[in-house]
Amino acid sequence: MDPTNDPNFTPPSLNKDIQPTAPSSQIPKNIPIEPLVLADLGNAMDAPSPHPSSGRSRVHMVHEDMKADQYKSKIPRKHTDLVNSSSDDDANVPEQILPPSAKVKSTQIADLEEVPQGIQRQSKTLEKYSFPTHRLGTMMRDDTKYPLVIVACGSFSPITYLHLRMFEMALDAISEQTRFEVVGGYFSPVSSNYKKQGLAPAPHRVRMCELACERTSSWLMVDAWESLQPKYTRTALVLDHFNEEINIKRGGIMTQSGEKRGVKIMLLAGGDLIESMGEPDVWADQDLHHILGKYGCLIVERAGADVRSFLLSHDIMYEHRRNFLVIKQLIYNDISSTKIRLFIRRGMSVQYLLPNSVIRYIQEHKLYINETEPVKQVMADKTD
Ligand SMILES: Nc1ncnc2c1ncn2[C@@H]1O[C@H](COP(=O)(O)OP(=O)(O)OP(=O)(O)O)[C@@H](O)[C@H]1O
Ligand SMILES: NC(=O)c1ccc[n+]([C@@H]2O[C@H](COP(=O)(O)O)[C@@H](O)[C@H]2O)c1
Repeated sequence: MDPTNDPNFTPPSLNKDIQPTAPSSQIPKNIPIEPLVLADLGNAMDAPSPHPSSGRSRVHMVHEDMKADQYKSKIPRKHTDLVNSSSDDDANVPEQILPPSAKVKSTQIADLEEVPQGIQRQSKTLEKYSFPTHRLGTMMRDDTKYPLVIVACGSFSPITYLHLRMFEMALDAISEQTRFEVVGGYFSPVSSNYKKQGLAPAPHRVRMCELACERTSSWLMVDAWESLQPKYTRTALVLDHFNEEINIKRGGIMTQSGEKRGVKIMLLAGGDLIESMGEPDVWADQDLHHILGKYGCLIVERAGADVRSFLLSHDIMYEHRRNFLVIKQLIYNDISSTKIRLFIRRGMSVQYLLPNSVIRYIQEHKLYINETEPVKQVMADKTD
C-alpha cells in the first residue's frame, strides 16, 4: 500500500504542485456517520432520528418502520434478487434451463451458481468512459434517512470474497447503527501506475471486479475511471470524482417527496489501509482532512491492525472521529490477494476464496503464474 513505488511519486510534503482537491462548496454538507450520540441514548440503536424533512414523531416512526422493513432488503434492488438456485422445491425449478442441444463443459458447472445480472461493462479507454449508474439507486426508500454511496479503493489483484464481504459488512453496520441509507456501492481499482508488486494490468483487474459484481451481487458496481487515468490518482481525488458524478452532474438522489438530496460518499477500507495514513509522506495531511472531514471512512477491522487505538492516537483521525464507522468482523475473514497470487503461482487451489468466474478469468488469461514476488515477503507480510 504505497504509491511511493511510482517513479513519478513526489512525497506530499515536497510536492508544491499537488493537484488541489474539490472545494468544500461542491461537496454536500457533511453529516457525521457517528451512530451513537448522547441524544440517542435510550432509543433503539437502529432507529434513525427524524430527518429534518420529516414531521413524524420519532416514536411513531420507529415502530412503523420496524414493522414495514422487517423483511425488506437493505438497499434498493433494481434488478431482481439473485435467482434462488438452492431451493429443494421442484415446483420452483424451471422445467428446462438449457436447450437440449447445449453441452455444459465441466469447467462451467460451478458458474451455474453465479447468475450474471445487470451486466454493464466499463470501456477500456478514457475517451469512451462513462460513469456506471445501472445499479445506483434513483430514489430514496426512506426520506427520513440520508443517502450514502460506498467506494472501495484498492488493488483488487485479484478481487476476493473478502473484498465483496466488506461491502456486505458495511451495509449491515450502516443499516443497524446509523441513519443512512445505502444507495450504491463501487469498486475503484487503482491504475497500473501504482506500481505495486503483484499488480495485474488494470483492465484485467477491472474485468475481474466486474465479473465478481455482476455474478455474485445485485447492487455492487465497478468504476474504471481511476484505473484509466494516465497517472496515479490520489484517493482524495477519486472521491471527488464520485462526488462530481453523483452530486454535481446528477444532482444527488431523488426523495420520495420529489426533491433532490446530496449523497454522502464514504471510503470503505480495511484497518491496514487506515494505519497507512499514519506513515510519513504517503498521504498528504490536506488529503486526510479532505477524505476524513468532507467524506468519511468505513473501516473494516483487520487482524494485526488495532484501528481503535490508531484512531485515538492520530491527531487528524481523532479530529474527524465522528466521521468514521469501525466495522467489526463477526465472522473473521482474512483472505489475502497476496496469498491467492502465491497459491496460483504454486498451482494450488483457490476455490471458495474468490468467485468461480474470477478463477476462470485468471486461468484463461494466465494471470499471476509467472510472478516474481518474493515468497518469504508474502508469508511474512500476511501472517497474523
Ligand atoms: N483481511 C482484510 N481485512 C480487512 N480489510 C482488508 C483485508 N484485506 C484487504 N482489505 C482491504 O481491502 C481493500 C483493498 O485491498 P487491496 O486489494 O488493495 O489489498 P489486499 O487485499 O491487502 O491485497 P494485497 O495482498 O495485494 O496487498 C483495502 O482497503 C484493504 O485494507
Ligand atoms: N495518498 C493517497 O491518496 C494514498 C496513499 C496510499 C494508498 N492509497 C490508496 O489506497 C489503496 C491501497 O491499496 P493497497 O492496500 O493495495 O496498496 C489504493 O487505492 C491506493 O490508491 C492512497
